Amino acid sequence: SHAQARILLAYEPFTLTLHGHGVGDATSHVFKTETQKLLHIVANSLYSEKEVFVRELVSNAADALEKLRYMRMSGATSDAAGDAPLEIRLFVDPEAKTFTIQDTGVGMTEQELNDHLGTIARSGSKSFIERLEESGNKNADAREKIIGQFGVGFYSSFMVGDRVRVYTRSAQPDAKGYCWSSDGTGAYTIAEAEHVDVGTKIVVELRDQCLEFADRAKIEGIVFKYSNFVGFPIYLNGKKINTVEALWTMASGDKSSISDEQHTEFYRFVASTWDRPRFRLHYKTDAPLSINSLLYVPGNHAEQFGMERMDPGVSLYSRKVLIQSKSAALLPGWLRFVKGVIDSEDIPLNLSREMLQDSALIKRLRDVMTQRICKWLEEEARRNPEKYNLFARDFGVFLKEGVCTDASHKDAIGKLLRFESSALEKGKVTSFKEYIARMPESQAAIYYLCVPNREYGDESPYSERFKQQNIEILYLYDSVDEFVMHNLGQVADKPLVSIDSQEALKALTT
Ligand SMILES: Nc1nc(Cl)c2cnn(Cc3ccc(Br)cc3F)c2n1
Repeated sequence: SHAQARILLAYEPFTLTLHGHGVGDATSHVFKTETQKLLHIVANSLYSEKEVFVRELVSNAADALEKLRYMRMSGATSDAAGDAPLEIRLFVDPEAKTFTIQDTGVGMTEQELNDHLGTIARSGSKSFIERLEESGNKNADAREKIIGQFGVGFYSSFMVGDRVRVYTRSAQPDAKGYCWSSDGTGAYTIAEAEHVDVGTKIVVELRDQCLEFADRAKIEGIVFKYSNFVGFPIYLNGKKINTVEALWTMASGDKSSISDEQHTEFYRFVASTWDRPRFRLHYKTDAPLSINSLLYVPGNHAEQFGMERMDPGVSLYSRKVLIQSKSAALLPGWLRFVKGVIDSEDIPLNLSREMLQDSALIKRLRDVMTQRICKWLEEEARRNPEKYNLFARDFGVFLKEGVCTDASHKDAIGKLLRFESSALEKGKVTSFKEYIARMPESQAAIYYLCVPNREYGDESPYSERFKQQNIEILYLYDSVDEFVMHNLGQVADKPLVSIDSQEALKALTT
């Protein structure tokens, strides 16, 4: 009973045991006002879905493991810090209504436990928090900056927990174990604790309306969705639950250790399909922002059978943690056939869907990726024209949609188009570039004719006269082609002219 516990506590500081740790006298601390406001925002309105608290805690655990891995590699740890395996252990206990995550990472000192709150308040400075509150928490960029701070994510555990305890011991030599405890409202306590391994263990006592997070299958699903590629083994009640390598973080290029089979397996995982990719791009850059992407063009696509419009195929990660699955914000709609992953460290975690749409960072990312994909497809066309021409036949519908909807990239997309021509036999296709290379210097325009098929093209009265004057005509069979030509207007300063137009007929008479 309380009386007995009080009596026992009076005699032996370590009689109170919690979660297997002897917890000593606690000192109480009050959150600074700024911190208070920030924590209230984080615990109540910052995140679109409660389940992301799992991702936040797993990400912090992975960062802590990364730090310890680096310390061990650079010989910065004493053997006192031990050599426990670098791993993340999750435990759910429906009876106790607790969700627990433990990492064997660097852990925190008492100083860090106290400082941490301060740094958040200082970095999430007054103006930020006020601006955030004024804009009713809708200012995307301000939210991004606040969220970016390391560890803010920890406070998301108060979305689902009415009490959170943190048992932690730093990997620094002679560090003691501590127990931090709070209900996330105004204050927290810190006490020394016994039997704390190096690393951090966070025990969330779940609110009555959040007991789903004590369900094994639920947690397994959340980890699979957001944290499947975290670079450390994740165990749930003792069973390993993450499996697939974050392929995009491995070496790329010819020295790459990644086999075609691994790519195909990864492609099938991210594209949730069973075909083989036609093309693959492993693109990394640090400027204008950090990008590590692994993209695939699929073997076939659902829309070719008249199925409904495909979902976007590329997911956004930040340091191997899922930010948004199949995000429509990452690439323009016409590139929805591309499958894969874009990982950028510059994107702070827990961006909600609407924030992704209008964030300046995402707009820049989208532009860089679109340009790079156009360049990639041009390279594939040079590398293997036949294979590329099959792609242009099967995916031309997307490219043409791009010319008509993505004005800032329409010229780059124009280079990717392929058409039949009066100069080539039926079934063969050519590019604008090849057409221009064949035409005489004196020819002022690129001529085309929209017809249902090759036969109509050859028999058209218009084309007869052009062929007599040995002028090549591009034959366009798709209904959208007229709009494509109209949107392109010209290629390499040569106007695109339909041979059944007045302009073309004038050209003939001269
Ligand atoms: N797992 C893990 N490991 C490490 Cl080394 C750190 C450092 N900061 N954080 C976030 C955080 C900050 C304050 C409190 Br109280 C709890 C908390 F999880 C960490 N989480």
